[in-house]
Amino acid sequence: MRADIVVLPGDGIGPEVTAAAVAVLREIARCFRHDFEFASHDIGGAAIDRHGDPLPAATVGACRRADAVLLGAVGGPKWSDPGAKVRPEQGLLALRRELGLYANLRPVRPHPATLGAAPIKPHLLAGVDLLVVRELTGGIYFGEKTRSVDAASDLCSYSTFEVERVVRRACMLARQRRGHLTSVDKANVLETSRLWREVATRLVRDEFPDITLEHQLVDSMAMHLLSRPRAYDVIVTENMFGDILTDEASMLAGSMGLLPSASLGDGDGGAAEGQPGDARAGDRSTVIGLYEPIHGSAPDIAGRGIANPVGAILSAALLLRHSLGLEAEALHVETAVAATLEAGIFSADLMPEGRAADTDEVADAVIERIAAASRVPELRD
Ligand SMILES: NC(=O)C1=CN([C@@H]2O[C@H](COP(=O)(O)OP(=O)(O)OC[C@H]3O[C@@H](n4cnc5c(N)ncnc54)[C@H](O)[C@@H]3O)[C@@H](O)[C@H]2O)C=CC1
Ligand SMILES: CC(C)CC(=O)C(=O)O
Ligand SMILES: [Mg+2]
Repeated sequence: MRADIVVLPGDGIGPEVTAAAVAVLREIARCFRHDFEFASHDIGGAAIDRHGDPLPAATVGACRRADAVLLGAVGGPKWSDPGAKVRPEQGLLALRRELGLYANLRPVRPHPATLGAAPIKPHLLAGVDLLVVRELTGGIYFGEKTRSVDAASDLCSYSTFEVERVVRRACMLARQRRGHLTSVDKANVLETSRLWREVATRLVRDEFPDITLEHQLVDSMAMHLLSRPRAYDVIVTENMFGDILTDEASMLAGSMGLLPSASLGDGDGGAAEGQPGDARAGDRSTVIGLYEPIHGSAPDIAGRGIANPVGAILSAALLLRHSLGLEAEALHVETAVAATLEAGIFSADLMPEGRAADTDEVADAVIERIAAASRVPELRD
């Protein structure tokens, strides 16, 4: 297969972890005889420095023409002056909106080898396998902002349409998993949450009677996520709640550096397998996807070559699956990451003491395992 992949390294550890993920994709291309072309473009602080704009038009144009987009992270202290006219994060928000990427899939599946790095008791973590579907192009991150000398406001609004499409997507994903959906809101206080709850209830009743739906308030959800994480299958929630809950959920896995994400619009691989809109059904003309680890630019460790590249590498696996329809190749990447962790090859975030592997060593270990597995004929089929 031939595919054009746009790479947006961004800021801080973004370039370090995307380089690792691209190296893994190159190995997949070599082993499976694909032709992946990579083109890097500016976003975030790097784009402000070069173009005075966190999302140059050339970057948007390249993303629109690409088969998929791989992103590192944006932001950092250099661009964080509260009085700054433009901020790196605006570039990422605008790109998600421009590409219509309303569903952000954040799978959380702690690996047995990294349970020791998590601050939660291991017996609570065994068997955890959840998927957070975060609404990504609405809510308070996109509402009108006002600011005077001594007051400020951020508007949070959601339309029925915005809630329906992301809950529908979450239901389709739940159907391919254990059929359980938890919708998270703050309906005891917020009007947007009351709309969210109403729409989710109606949609599941009318379109997905096979899905078990429960509602959970976001504050107690934050607690239950740590005390009984195994109870959850698919969790769907609005933009800011999903942002916060998934950083919290990274502690189930052991590090912020471990979790990947896929941001999808309509017409991508989120449909049921083999149905129109499923990338695996060959319907690639409308596939849109942006893949990034859930973490930020980690300025505290940037430039030292020690960032954990696993979240970015697993994001590349999601890219293979959702945008390119290459399920076997995606599984190869995921299996190689699991084998690397099983071999105890940990970056410093997972191993505060002793000799940790650096970013490149983790990536090389994954690449070696992909190469070894792809030499076994039956695994190639
Ligand atoms: N998608 C994006 O581009 C995001 C950007 N940001 C931006 O990143 C900047 C820093 O934000 P923070 O709140 O510090 O969050 P962060 O996610 O960058 O870092 C939080 C903590 O996790 C650690 N960490 C994160 N990724 C890691 C990795 N791959 N390996 C090892 N350790 C890792 C960091 O060293 C830090 O101690 C801000 O400018 C923020 O706006 C934050 C979140 C998402
Ligand atoms: C715009 C980003 C900085 C928001 C964020 O933290 C995320 O998407 O995880
Ligand atoms: Mg975040």
